Amino acid sequence: MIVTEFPHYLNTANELRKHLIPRLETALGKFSKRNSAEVIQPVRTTVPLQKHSGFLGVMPCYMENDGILCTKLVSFYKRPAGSTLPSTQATVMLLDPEYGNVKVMDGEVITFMRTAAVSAISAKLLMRPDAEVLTILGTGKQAKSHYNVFTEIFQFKEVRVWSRSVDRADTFAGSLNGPVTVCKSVEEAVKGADIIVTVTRSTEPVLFGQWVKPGAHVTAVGACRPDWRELDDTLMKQAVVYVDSRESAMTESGDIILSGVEIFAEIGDVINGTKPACREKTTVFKSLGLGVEDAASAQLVYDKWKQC
Ligand SMILES: NC(=O)C1=CN([C@@H]2O[C@H](COP(=O)(O)OP(=O)(O)OC[C@H]3O[C@@H](n4cnc5c(N)ncnc54)[C@H](O)[C@@H]3O)[C@@H](O)[C@H]2O)C=CC1
Ligand SMILES: O=C([O-])C1=[NH+]CCC1
Repeated sequence: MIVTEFPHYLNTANELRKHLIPRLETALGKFSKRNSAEVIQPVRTTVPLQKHSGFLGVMPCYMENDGILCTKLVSFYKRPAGSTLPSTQATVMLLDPEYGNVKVMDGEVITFMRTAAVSAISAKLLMRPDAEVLTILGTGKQAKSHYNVFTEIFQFKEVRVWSRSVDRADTFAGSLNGPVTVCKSVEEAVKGADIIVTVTRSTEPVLFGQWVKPGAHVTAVGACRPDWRELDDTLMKQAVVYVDSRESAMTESGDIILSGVEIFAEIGDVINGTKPACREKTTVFKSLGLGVEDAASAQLVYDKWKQC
C-alpha cells in the first residue's frame, strides 16, 4: 500500500502542535544521543549536477527502536533571478524495515512542513519569550510554510517580509492569511526584529550582524552548500551557534565552515537538557535539514492514515 498526498495530516494547527512538533522534538533528541539503535542517519550524500547548477541529495534514516525506515531524494538548484522554476523538489519514501516495501511517498508537503516546524522548535527554545517582531527574508515556498507555522504557534505584534523584488514581496503578502509589512531593504526588515528567518536561495550573505538586535534569534534555513552563505561573519561570530547536526554543519554549511565559528550545541542537545538555551544572547540556529526529520514526519503521515 502506498499512501500519497496527505497535506491535511500535517498542516492543520492542531496536528502541528499536538503531533508534528512533538514528534520532531523527540526525533531530534534521539538523533543527538548518537545511539545507533535509536537513529542511524548518515550525512546527506550530495551529487553535483554541474551542467544544470543543481544538486541531488540522498537522505536515508533508520530508527530501529521505532521501526521507521525512510529515505528522501531532494534536488535543489541555483535558479537565475526571476526564474519561476521551483528550487527544491523532494520525494520522501517511508519503507517497511522488515520487508523493504514502500508505505508512504510524499515530499513537498513533508519538506515544507517539517523544515518550518523544526525552525519553530528552535524559536521556542532560543527566542526571547517576549518576542514581538518576526522578519522573514525570502518569499518562496519555505517562506510561506514558515509564515504559516510561526504565526500559528506564536503571537507576534508585527511580521515583516523582504524579497529582492518588491513585486514578489507584494504578491507573497497578498497570498497570506494575515497581515504582513513588506520592507524595501534587509536592513529595514530586520531593524529591531526579535526573530529573523532566512529562507533564501542566496549564495552570498544577505543578513549582516551590524543590523541584528542583540539578543535576537536567527533561524538560517537556506545556504546548504559549503561555499554558500546567508549570514555574514560578524553575525556568526557575535552569536551562540546551534545546529541540527554537527556533522552536517561541518560538511554542508558555508556559514559555519567559512566563518570558522565554534558550534555551541545541536538543537537536540537542548531538547535533551544536556546543553543550555542561551535565550538572553544573540543566537543562530543553522538548519541543514535531516533525514530523521523526514522519517518522523512520514511515520506520522502513515500513523494518521492508519487511524482513518
Ligand atoms: N534547511 C532545510 O531543511 C531546508 C532548506 N531549504 C533551503 O531553503 C531555501 C528556500 O527554499 P524554497 O523556499 O523551497 O525556495 P524558493 O525558490 O521557493 O524561494 C527562494 C527565495 O529566495 C529568493 N532568492 C533567490 N536568490 C536570492 C538571492 N541571491 N538573494 C536573496 N534572495 C534570493 C527568491 O526570490 C525566493 O524568494 C533554499 O536555499 C533551500 O535549499 C529547503 C528545504 C529544506
Ligand atoms: O533537508 C532538505 O530537504 C533540504 N535541505 C537543503 C535543501 C533541501
